[in-house]
Amino acid sequence: MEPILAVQDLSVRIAGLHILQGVSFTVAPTGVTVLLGRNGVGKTTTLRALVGLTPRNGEVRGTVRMQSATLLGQPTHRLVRGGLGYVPEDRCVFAGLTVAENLRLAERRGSTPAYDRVFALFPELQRRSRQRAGSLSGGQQQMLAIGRVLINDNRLLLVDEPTKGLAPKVVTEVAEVLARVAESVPVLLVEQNLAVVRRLARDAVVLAAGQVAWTGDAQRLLAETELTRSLLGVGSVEGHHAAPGSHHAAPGAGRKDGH
Ligand SMILES: Nc1ncnc2c1ncn2[C@@H]1O[C@H](COP(=O)(O)OP(=O)(O)OP(=O)(O)O)[C@@H](O)[C@H]1O
Repeated sequence: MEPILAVQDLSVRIAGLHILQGVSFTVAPTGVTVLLGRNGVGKTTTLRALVGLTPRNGEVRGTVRMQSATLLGQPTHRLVRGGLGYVPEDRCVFAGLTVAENLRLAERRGSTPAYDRVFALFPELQRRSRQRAGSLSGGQQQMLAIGRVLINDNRLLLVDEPTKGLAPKVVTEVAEVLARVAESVPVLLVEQNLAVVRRLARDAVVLAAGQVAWTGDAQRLLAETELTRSLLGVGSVEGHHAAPGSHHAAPGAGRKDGH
């Protein structure tokens, strides 16, 4: 299957710092690909570069293709119109506006807004359409942030740490919603919660020191306690232990570049 996204030799420099140094990976045309790595390794910087939101004092090099389109160098509004949906880490809802107004502002001119799709996924948003977004809970705001992107048709969604700071029950709800979303649109997901990664991800890309340290099957990565620990600095997911005597991913299933 042709990837939906191909990132080749992506480098980002901000304020003289080399944050990404030749990052290459692909995103499958279906399901969830998770972008992992320790804090500060450049996951958000990667998503922001893909969607044209590197700060003005930054410099981006490399090639990024979404099917036949070249992304780097294009303005964000054009990328979004071309079907690249982005749910940023800080949720970015307009606190002073109602839920309905937030959704209306997200509508893209020239395309029919998919309120049915959004309200089927998030009935809560329909019930609360007159409520000011600033008075929603963190989980509801996250649902609204995702809903704002899903009001339009997308070819690929970039979602940055959607479960950050949410209560465990809400984390599960957000994960369930993303699983349903990913049935129809491929997702590149930054996520630190490994239980969520286990629930959602098929493929994994791990960044370390501004480069790709490992790519392969996300479930195999999580099953390898030592590998997970060495790449991410954390142990295995609770209740999910590597089989006794298991080894690093078989050749071809994953790649570890000596980090
Ligand atoms: N605008 C900026 N100016 C200077 N440094 C920046 C800027 N944006 C990011 N950085 C630096 O780039 C590095 C990568 O940051 P980034 O937010 O991409 O990491 P991350 O992997 O998403 O981290 P986290 O998991 O903590 O969210 C960090 O050291 C950060 O301080």
